[in-house]
Amino acid sequence: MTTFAFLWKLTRYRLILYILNALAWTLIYLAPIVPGLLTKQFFDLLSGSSPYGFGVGALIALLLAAALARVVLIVFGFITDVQFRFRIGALLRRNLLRHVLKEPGAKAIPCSPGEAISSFRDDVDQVEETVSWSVDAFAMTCFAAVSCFILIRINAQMTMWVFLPLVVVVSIAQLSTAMLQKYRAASREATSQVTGAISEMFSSVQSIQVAGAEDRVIDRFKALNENRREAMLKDKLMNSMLDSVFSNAVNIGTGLILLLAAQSMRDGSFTVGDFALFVYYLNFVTQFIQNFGKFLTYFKQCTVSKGRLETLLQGAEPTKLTEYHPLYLRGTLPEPEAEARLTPGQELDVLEVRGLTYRYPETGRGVEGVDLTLARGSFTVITGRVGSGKTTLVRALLGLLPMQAGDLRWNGEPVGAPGDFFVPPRSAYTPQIPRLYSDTLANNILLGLVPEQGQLERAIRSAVLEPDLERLPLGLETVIGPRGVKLSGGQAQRTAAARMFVREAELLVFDDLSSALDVDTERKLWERIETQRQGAACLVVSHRKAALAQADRIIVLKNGRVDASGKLEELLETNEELRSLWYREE
Ligand SMILES: Nc1ncnc2c1ncn2[C@@H]1O[C@H](COP(=O)(O)OP(=O)(O)OP(=O)(O)O)[C@@H](O)[C@H]1O
Repeated sequence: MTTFAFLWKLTRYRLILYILNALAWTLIYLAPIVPGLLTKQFFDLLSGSSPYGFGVGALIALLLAAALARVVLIVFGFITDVQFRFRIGALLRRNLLRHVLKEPGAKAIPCSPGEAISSFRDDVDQVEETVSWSVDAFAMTCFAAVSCFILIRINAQMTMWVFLPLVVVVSIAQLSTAMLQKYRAASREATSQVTGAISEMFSSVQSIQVAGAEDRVIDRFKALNENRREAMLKDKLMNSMLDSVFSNAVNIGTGLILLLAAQSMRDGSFTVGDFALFVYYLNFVTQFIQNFGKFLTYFKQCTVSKGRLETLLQGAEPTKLTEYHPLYLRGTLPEPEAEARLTPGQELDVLEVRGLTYRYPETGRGVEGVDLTLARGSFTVITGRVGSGKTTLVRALLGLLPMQAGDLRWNGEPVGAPGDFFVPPRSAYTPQIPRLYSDTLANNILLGLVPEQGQLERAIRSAVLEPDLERLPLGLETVIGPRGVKLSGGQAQRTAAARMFVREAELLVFDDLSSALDVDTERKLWERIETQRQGAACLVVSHRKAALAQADRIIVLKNGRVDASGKLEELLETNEELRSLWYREE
């Protein structure tokens, strides 16, 4: 999709608002024509060469009325502009966010969260700005055409002499804004390196002291600052030069008119009013060239921003960005979909996985051709050495990574989109590194779920979290996470487990849940899960004895493939990989 097609599709989302906006701004830009003509009359009247019968008072009143009308138009123009911009920006952000949320969870964005946030903010702003400036570019062209027509009719030669050189000078200055942008980008980069270095220094004070690296760190900081000083100086110098060209262009033009008009004014063919009109329009024509150049620059920047937004789509159709959807800006919001209850027959009977394959494009590692069967009430442990593919297997199964090959069947029925299917109440998952939010413990567990009587308490007990609750200052209402009480690794894991249990799902998937637990707590946890899971199937990634001992079936992974599967006793006899894991722990 070309940038033009992209902008046009966005514009059509709210075409009427865009047309109103374009109308308002065309009138705003055309409005100075009137005071220009009135000023001409005013001076012609004073010098006695006006063919019209207006008095001075009437002209002043008309000038005031024209100014007032322009003010009203500007207010209207800003309202339409803000309303229009906000809607297309909101549509872009909505479409992008929806796409990110639909992508497999572990690969939702192809860059760091900071970069993605900057795209959501700055790239969308850039697109808004470009569409909004297209209105100005059109309106300013209308103004330039009308004013040139009037001036040429007064004195064609003078118009050419004054405006042509001016257009050339200002256009050249405008073109050099490309250079300004280069300097601007360099100065921003240098500034971000300095701030980055400050943040690194603050976060690693201890390492710097331990390594005795104070002097070297300060030297590096000085070098970065020097770099920034140079970049900023170039940026400021270029900026000031351009400013001075633009602000002096009008003065130089006025001087040119004075020089050229002297003779014609003496013989009366060029009136004082004509002079006033030329000077008046000069200002606006200079602004027109400046702003038109700005629009062209924005258009170029918009192409870059569009490219960055498309990168976030990770290969999906670029038209996804501009699809039309309601924004719900007024009135009541639609209710979010409630977590559906499973109807009889949808409950897990058996989940069959055949030939599951996912290899990371970056390393070519992952899992290949994995088969497994999870029956109702079963307890399956996936084990293997570090890097054997255990996490990749559960993530690909749950649709958090895009499966490259394989067949999943829930009670014999093929599973279409695993990412949408393996969610509560069908399935719940505790990742290896749980993510907690700065909120109360209760909200961290519930994540918006409205629990039935006793549901939260049951989940807390299953997760063996109740002894910790007693020690937290406000119990379930204690704020935890980055801005609250910091939980230990084991407490965080059990909070995440409670979050999973409270959803009372049919399939419970644990990725190394017990890795931060002491032996006693871990034993208690498996015991409670066993008594309280009410027929749910468990799929557990672990290499710990307590989990292996509980398993009905163990799947041993080696280099991304199933090395063996079976019961603990038989595997301890037949499988070398499991034996080494089991006895190593001992
Ligand atoms: N994001 C990634 N990009 C590229 N390669 C990856 C990525 N994540 C994991 N891998 C590679 O895929 C292989 C399997 O990794 P995985 O995390 O599934 O192993 P694991 O058995 O769960 O290990 P652990 O016991 O440490 O959790 C490893 O060789 C790893 O280096």
